Amino acid sequence: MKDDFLAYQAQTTSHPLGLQIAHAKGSYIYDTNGGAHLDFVAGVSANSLGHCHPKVVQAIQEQAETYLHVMVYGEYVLAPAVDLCKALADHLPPQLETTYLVNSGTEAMEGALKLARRFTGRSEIIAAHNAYHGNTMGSLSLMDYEERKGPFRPLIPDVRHITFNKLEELEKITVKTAAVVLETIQGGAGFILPKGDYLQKVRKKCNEVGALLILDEIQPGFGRTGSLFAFEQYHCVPDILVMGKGMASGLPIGAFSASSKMMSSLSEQPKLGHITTFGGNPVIAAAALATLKEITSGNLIGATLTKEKQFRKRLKHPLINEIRGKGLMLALLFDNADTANELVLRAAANGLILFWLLFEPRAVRISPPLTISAQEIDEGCDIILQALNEIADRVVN
Ligand SMILES: Cc1ncc(COP(=O)(O)O)c(C=O)c1O
Repeated sequence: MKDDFLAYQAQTTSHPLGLQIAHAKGSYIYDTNGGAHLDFVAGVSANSLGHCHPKVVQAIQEQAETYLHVMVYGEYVLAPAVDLCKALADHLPPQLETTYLVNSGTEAMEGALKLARRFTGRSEIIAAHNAYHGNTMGSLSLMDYEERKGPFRPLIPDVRHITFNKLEELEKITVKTAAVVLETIQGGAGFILPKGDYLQKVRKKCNEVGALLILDEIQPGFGRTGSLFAFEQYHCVPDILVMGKGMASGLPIGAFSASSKMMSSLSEQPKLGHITTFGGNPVIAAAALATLKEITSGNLIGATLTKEKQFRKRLKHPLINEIRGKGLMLALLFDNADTANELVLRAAANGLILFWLLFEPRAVRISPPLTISAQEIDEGCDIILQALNEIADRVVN
């Protein structure tokens, strides 16, 4: 039975790294053989405060001893969820004052899509080529990779695509458009930043035609790129903000925020326009609140830019063509996928966890916990440079 299960797990990823995890703390994951692995991936940006951050663990423990789950369709006031939503509102612009808590990023995107349709009465959604918004039917419909979508058709209709950063294509946004959905910084596509005032131009076009702008900050959100949310740096406030991943430092959560006027359209007749049993779960909300307080109280957010500089300074190697991204959402770009693959595997063998990007096979992701130290960055960079030297030697010989 155990072996069958392991075989099944391995089948679900094309690159099983084969680690059996014993425990994890801070920036390290420990295997069952006692090996320590420096984590430059942070559960694909989910462990924002590293593994088992004491404040997060304490919040979970305290809430777990108080109550776990009661009723959640608005019957009772659940303080952890209310406190979390209030704290988020304190950090968000007034247009995003109301937050709906769900269980994952893709579920938050589903809620955002439903909200956009309900509020505008329109059905067309415009998404970007190479975008990733999750794997449930609505989120999958936004993707433009036929090989990934085809087997699951029919998906939701009226989805059209634009190329991220191409101003000419904004004319596809019309009075038929319910919403434009973009990642503020494209993740799976290779950590592509918005150019110049691109997002502001999208915002303007949406305003002109009455379409909503949904920004997916599931990856860059919660302090990873030098501000609590990346949209702040691009001076473009969305109508609906979609969050997840790093929000609860490693526990399953998602959320979408909008104005209370817009959000209330979800509870117009017929009522219960969007419901979830576990969304707003007290234990997870307590972990998210502890995470938000920790991220926003010290200098963790500002430090991401100092840490980015350290990575850029250290990671100079002839095989690295480019370092893309911002803060602690960085991607190393190589000439080919073989180099990227080999780097991930060689680094893993030497105690450093790196990972691939979904739609850019030539890239390797670096998205460590925000709490990573300068010494840990140096340690990981040494392993990367050593692995790249070995790869370069092998190629030459
Ligand atoms: C930008 C973006 N949107 C949505 C998702 C989906 O989130 P989840 O896996 O929590 O459903 C992800 C996950 O990788 C993501 O990176």
